[in-house]
Amino acid sequence: MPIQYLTADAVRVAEHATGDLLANGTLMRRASAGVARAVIGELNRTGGCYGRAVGLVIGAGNNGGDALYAGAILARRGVRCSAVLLVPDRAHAGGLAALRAAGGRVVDVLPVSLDMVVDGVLGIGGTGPLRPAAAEVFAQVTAPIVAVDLPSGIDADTGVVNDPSVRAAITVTFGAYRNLHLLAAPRCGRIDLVDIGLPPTDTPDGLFSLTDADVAGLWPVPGPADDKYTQGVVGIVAGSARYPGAAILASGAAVSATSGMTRYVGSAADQVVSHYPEVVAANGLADAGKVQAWAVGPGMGTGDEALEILRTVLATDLPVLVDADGLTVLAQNLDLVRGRSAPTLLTPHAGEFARLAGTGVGDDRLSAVRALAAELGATVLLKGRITLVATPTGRVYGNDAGSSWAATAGAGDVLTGIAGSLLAAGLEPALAGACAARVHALAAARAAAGAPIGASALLAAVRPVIRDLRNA
Ligand SMILES: NC(=O)C1=CN([C@@H]2O[C@H](COP(=O)(O)OP(=O)(O)OC[C@H]3O[C@@H](n4cnc5c(N)ncnc54)[C@H](O)[C@@H]3O)[C@@H](O)[C@H]2O)[C@@H](O)CC1
Ligand SMILES: [K+]
Repeated sequence: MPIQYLTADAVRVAEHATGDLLANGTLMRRASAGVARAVIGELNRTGGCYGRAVGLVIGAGNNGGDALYAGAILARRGVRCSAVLLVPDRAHAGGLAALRAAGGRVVDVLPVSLDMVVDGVLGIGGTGPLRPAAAEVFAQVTAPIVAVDLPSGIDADTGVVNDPSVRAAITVTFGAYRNLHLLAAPRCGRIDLVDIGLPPTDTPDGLFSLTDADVAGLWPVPGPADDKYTQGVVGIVAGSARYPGAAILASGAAVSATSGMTRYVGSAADQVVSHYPEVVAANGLADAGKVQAWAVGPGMGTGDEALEILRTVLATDLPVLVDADGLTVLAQNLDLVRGRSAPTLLTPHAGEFARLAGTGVGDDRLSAVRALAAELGATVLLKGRITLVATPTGRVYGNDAGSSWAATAGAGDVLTGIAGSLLAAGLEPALAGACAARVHALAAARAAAGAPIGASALLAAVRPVIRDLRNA
């Protein structure tokens, strides 16, 4: 099942639906127990709880309440808890009383030597960066930070990382992940999801991520009745005789990602076939043969010939993926995609995105990719460390690559080949893009294993990654 990420409003709706559990403080008690559990786990891992020192940084709302109640649990375990109240008269009264009753103390300045710090400044009620007083406190912190709900200063809905904001080693969240846990994953550290008894939320046009099991389950493999045609033939249009690399990488990725058949169209046919003899190549669209999807664009040039090819493939009723040079051409001819009813997947990086949208991606990548997908009536895959794939209705799949090893020349061509072959196999564009992004990221990390890679190494890791996912 895909993991769902909620907006702050959706979280509040779910909390209110619990009625008494919210009103009588049960939710907060469960949340704070989860925070305390994470801190205790870390303290035990590094020598035990008794006599250790934990700092609490407390804001004006319920986020601070969670932290104060967690501090009370820790204090009862013999942890020395010191709390800085950023807005003393608005600190959560019940939480403060509990902390004091358990032996925790309120201080003006955190002790210098601390084993851990709990960030209870801002949760889903926060907006903008840390204010100066909070920033000053965190500037002195060297101990690992456990963030309550989210690292303060990061926007819950957009994941925008304001400056200054907290960088957490562990983030403990409650009932459901929030958007930022995916969009700003590198700032959250390990994320612990604590069950506090929220009802399930159903927002089809929300933000999701696929699990490895989802990807394995969706990956097309030949069934007993399949032959080389029935699994979906992808047609790759890429590269040129002068620049064959993109053609070779995209075709090779298509060959690796699914069984069946890969066709290639373009002037690098000889080079492609010499690398991958199984590819059926043609020089032009007219003699390409039948395909179930087209993947068009890497290294194809941006001249009249490229425009003619785009016009032809986008006029078919087949699924089409457009990437790289194809996107640059498309940006001048957006009507070619606006009028389409067949599935369309556009795979821009930030620069190509700006060409298509007429404006840069900006900090709020989620809103930007949704807006472009809606405007063009196409699925848009925005590349990056966190790849976002948005449908025209606003459903978004995100994938955190977990590393940036895929930031290498030619890696995009590999993504095109993988996603194109999944489209040909019949996956809807958003799932084709999301599955491809995940396998691509895993292949990059596996190939790199700590050392730089080129796209050929990434491509070579695609099959082992798919095999491991399917065998897990
Ligand atoms: N409602 C509940 O019973 C529950 C709430 N929970 C916790 O409560 C949090 C939400 O609590 P709140 O709605 O009180 O909001 P927060 O605690 O996130 O924020 C509190 C207040 O801080 C102020 N503020 C906003 N931005 C600021 C900034 N940049 N600098 C300084 N102050 C700023 C605002 O006045 C805001 O209302 C969740 O994130 C979660 O940690 C959990 O305990 C689960 C149950
Ligand atoms: K926080």
